[in-house]
Amino acid sequence: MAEQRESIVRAVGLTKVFRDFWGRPKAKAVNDISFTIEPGEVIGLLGPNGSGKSTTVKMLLGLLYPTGGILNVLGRSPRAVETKREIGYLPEESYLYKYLTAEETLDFFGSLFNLSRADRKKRIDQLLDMVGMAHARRRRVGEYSKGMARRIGLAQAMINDPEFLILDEPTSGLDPLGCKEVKDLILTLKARGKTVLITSHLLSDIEDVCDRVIILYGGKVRAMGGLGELLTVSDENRIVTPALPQAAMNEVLKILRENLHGEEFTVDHPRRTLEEFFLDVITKAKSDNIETAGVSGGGKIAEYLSKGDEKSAVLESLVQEIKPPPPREPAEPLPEQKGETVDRKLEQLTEEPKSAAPEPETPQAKPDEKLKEADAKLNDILGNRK
Ligand SMILES: Nc1ncnc2c1ncn2[C@@H]1O[C@H](COP(=O)(O)OP(=O)(O)OP(=O)(O)O)[C@@H](O)[C@H]1O
Repeated sequence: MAEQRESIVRAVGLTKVFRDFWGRPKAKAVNDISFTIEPGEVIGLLGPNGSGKSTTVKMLLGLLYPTGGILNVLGRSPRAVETKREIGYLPEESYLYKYLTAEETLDFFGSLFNLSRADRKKRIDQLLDMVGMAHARRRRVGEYSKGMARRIGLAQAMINDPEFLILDEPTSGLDPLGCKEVKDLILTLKARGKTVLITSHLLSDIEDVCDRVIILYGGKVRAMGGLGELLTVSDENRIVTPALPQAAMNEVLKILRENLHGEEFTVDHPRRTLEEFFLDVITKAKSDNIETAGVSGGGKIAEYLSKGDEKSAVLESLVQEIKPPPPREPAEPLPEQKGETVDRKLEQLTEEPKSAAPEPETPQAKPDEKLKEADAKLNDILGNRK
């Protein structure tokens, strides 16, 4: 069926006007927008508060009726029951019944989709393992931290093996490791041919997983396109090389000065993101077997989602994937001169962990005190370890 569909979503001139008690227009929440979402793509819906994202999502879910325009979801009206069966939705706030356990919650949602008892049981086991919540399956949802509830919300959105997933702020309330797992999960779902729409205020999350973005403001589409096309600064160049010896660097600078005729340029060291650095620290701490509570790392991809191909079980290989940076040869200092910025912070950033967290000689070796302290502080800050 999916092969015959041209687009997962087709919106043409979509408009939603909210009216007041007397039927007078109160807010034009969505104003004549047109877009498509193609099968297998991950698309980000962005915009500041009040720009019309939730209203658009509610129309896609068939919860709000458009005032004007055409809206097709999975080739049908968004209000059709068949359409709803093939959509998974993670709301911004996870609306979970606090007296049910995780198992009971997923069993309830599975029964709404008429899954057999045996199928429900199998999927629940796999999903709880996948979102790292198998150990808390018999605890009431009301006792969960925000991040734990978010993980159950994600499992709930996938119980029906949906073709099209709408995830509203999927990483909200998750710690950086949880964010990384959810992003990997989204990429795995994409590799399985699922289509995913994400709304998020965390632009770095969107950038990590989305193929395309739609940016709304005042109910109108202000920008739309592939991230490569929108973000590449095509009239500038960046060359990244291993650290060059001073003589070679002087030659490069000479060539640049000759060719740029007085225009300013920048030479610096590349910088890792804080997320990469953080994940390195936690991965090292994990390899030291430091105890933690709350959620465990996500398990392997649920079998019914993975279709038997375990090679791309990204969650499973999360820890192995995050490799520490290769040891750097001591680079000769770059010459300080006009137009050349040497980013010393990078060196501090990459060199500190070497002294703060030396590689353990054996897996049982005691972790460095500083690393322990940092881990304890992070647990305090993240606040979702129970
Ligand atoms: N039920 C409603 N009745 C009247 N106006 C509404 C209603 N729902 C939304 N609006 C208005 O429509 C506009 C768009 O709201 P919407 O909730 O879609 O924005 P949003 O982009 O999702 O914002 P946020 O990021 O804060 O969730 C806002 O001006 C809002 O006040």
